[in-house]
Amino acid sequence: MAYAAERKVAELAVQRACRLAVAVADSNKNSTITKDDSSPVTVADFGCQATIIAAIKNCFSEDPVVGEEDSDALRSKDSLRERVWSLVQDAVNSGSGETETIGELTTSEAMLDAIDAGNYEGGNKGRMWALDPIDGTKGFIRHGQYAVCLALLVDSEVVVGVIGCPNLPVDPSNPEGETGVIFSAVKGQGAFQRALSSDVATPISFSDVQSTEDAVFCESVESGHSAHGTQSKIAELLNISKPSVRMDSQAKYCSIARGDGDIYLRLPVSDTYQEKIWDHASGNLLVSEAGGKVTDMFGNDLNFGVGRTLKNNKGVIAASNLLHQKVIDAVKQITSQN
Ligand SMILES: Nc1ncnc2c1ncn2[C@@H]1O[C@H](COP(=O)(O)O)[C@@H](OP(=O)(O)O)[C@H]1O
Ligand SMILES: [Mg+2]
Ligand SMILES: [Mg+2]
Ligand SMILES: [Mg+2]
Repeated sequence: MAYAAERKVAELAVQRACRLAVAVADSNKNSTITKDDSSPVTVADFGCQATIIAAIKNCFSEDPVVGEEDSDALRSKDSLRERVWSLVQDAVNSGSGETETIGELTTSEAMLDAIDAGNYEGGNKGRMWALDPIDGTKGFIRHGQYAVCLALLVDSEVVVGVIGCPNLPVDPSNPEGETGVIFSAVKGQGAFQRALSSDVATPISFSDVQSTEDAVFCESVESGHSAHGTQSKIAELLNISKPSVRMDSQAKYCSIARGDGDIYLRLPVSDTYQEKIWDHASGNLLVSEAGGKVTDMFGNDLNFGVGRTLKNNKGVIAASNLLHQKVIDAVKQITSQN
């Protein structure tokens, strides 16, 4: 099967990173710092980026990586670096059998170099990985939803997408039951989920909701990340009566891809913000392999080949193939009134 090795490595790397994130969440010591753009980053974001890039470099040494974080804060603060290094060692040592495939990290200097190897500028030629070590950092901090997201792109097309969601229920019909799910998709091979605790993956697909009236609408928790006011007008126009589900991270893509919701809307709140490729690459493939469609707010495909951002696109709309055009039409109608 095409990309079997890449999928295996991506799943093992994401699984190891999920253990690290869960350890940080359980310790209640997030050690959050604020980046230049005022967004938060935690020791878990750094640790996950280090472990995942080290795995990629061990297995596919030539592949470039577009990763969200850099190591500047760790290089200038010894205590922060030591904390992340200890988390990375614990995550590596607590795995069973992973090291044979994805290797390990031997020094804290190697850890810093791995984080900084995520500095690729992107582009539309050849292979590259897009990595969001913790997507939904704000959700992670408040013990809500977050996701560890890794995608392989070839000539700017996503061919492998893996998303680990430690706080998502394995069975959506039993929200109080076991949590921790890993989603994966390979281009042309379908979309799957399995419990983080299990080796058995099952296929997932969109719900067969035929009409927007019966649809469930997903959006960000953060009102600064998408335009809640405009989105509620669109929901009204589509006769959606169920309350919208607000959730941090690419767990939204995962939820709709397994029929737990139906429509993900992310309309821009500012004219200047450019969506980042690592916030959408994995979810994009998961949705299309599960029977759905992702475009920008105008119905154009997302262009992952123009750098670290989706600078040629505005907003994101994801829905089943059946509902997608109806959502595009409603977005057009409402946004042309504004
Ligand atoms: N003004 C803005 N508009 C849209 N997305 C934004 C934004 N500011 C930050 N983000 C992105 O929103 C992501 C979280 O999305 P969501 O709201 O769906 O959970 C963040 O990912 P990180 O948490 O990885 O930084 C960040 O990249
Ligand atoms: Mg961030
Ligand atoms: Mg993100
Ligand atoms: Mg992130």
